[in-house]
Amino acid sequence: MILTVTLNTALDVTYRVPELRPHASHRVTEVIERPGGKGLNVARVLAALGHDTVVTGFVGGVTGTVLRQLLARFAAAPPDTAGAPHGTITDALVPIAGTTRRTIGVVDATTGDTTQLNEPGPIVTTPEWTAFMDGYGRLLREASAVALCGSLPPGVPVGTYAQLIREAHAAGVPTLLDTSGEPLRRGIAARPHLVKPNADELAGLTGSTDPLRAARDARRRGARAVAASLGAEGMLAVTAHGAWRAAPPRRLAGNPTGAGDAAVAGLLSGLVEEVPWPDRLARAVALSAAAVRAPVAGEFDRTVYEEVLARVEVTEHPAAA
Ligand SMILES: O=P(O)(O)OC[C@H]1O[C@](O)(CO)[C@@H](O)[C@H]1O
Repeated sequence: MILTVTLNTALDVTYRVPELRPHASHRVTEVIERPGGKGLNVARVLAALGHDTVVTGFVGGVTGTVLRQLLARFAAAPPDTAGAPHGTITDALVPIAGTTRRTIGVVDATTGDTTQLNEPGPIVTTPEWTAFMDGYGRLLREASAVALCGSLPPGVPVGTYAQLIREAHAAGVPTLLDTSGEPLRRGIAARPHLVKPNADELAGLTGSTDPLRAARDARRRGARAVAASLGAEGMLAVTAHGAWRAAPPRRLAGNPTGAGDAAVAGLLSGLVEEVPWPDRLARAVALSAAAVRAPVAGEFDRTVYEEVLARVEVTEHPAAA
């Protein structure tokens, strides 16, 4: 199975409003709730691709209960699989006394733009952390890969992902890290197999706005491979075996929330299936584009995925880092 870690899970709420205006009062025309936080979205996409997944992290309070109920529902009947075989999603979330946060996406129906509001998340106590680490160690024994995704709840040390990466190394499990800021910087120094920053996160980490230069710098800092998302321009991968850029055939309009999570699912599935890097990157770009065409994070449009996958253009950079 593939393990995804979401320390700061979230009840994802998507509101649709006719037009989003500052200082105005809005009538919401549609409300969609999903079990969220990046690792849960990654797991839902992986399951739709046929992979068995286990999700862990923390969950608590009323929102945590709703999140778990939704997760069970989507695990039983995932959308967008259209008769395709789908993998299992096993809930190994650790209960806490605090309350799981909400993340609110407001979609402006006029422009199609999404405004995201992410709550900080609950406090995690020392006994709760110990329970998580015990479970993490056990889950690693069954995992073919682990994804460490999203922000940290308040008070959780910034070196936490580095610690989880070292544990996975000790268990012989490859790691993918998708976070930002100081947790990303510390995590990279622990030598994850792959990091998936976006261009802004890479620039924040390295000080360079040139994604190729920044990705090479991130490798020098410890990441064994870097797959950077470049928005509508696709993705860039810099690995020990070469560097590639993959671009979708056209710019797709829609809700970009969760596009990065779909890309992570594509990269992880490619890793465990040992797909060559150019095809792995093409899969990530196609899933990312197909996620933009889905109304909420954690889902993708299968027809768009197949159409884009057939037409992604992958080019190799002349010199590997
Ligand atoms: O942990 P954060 O960085 O706050 O990200 C969480 C959020 O990101 C998303 O996963 C989109 O990538 C949302 O579903 C939301 O839960």
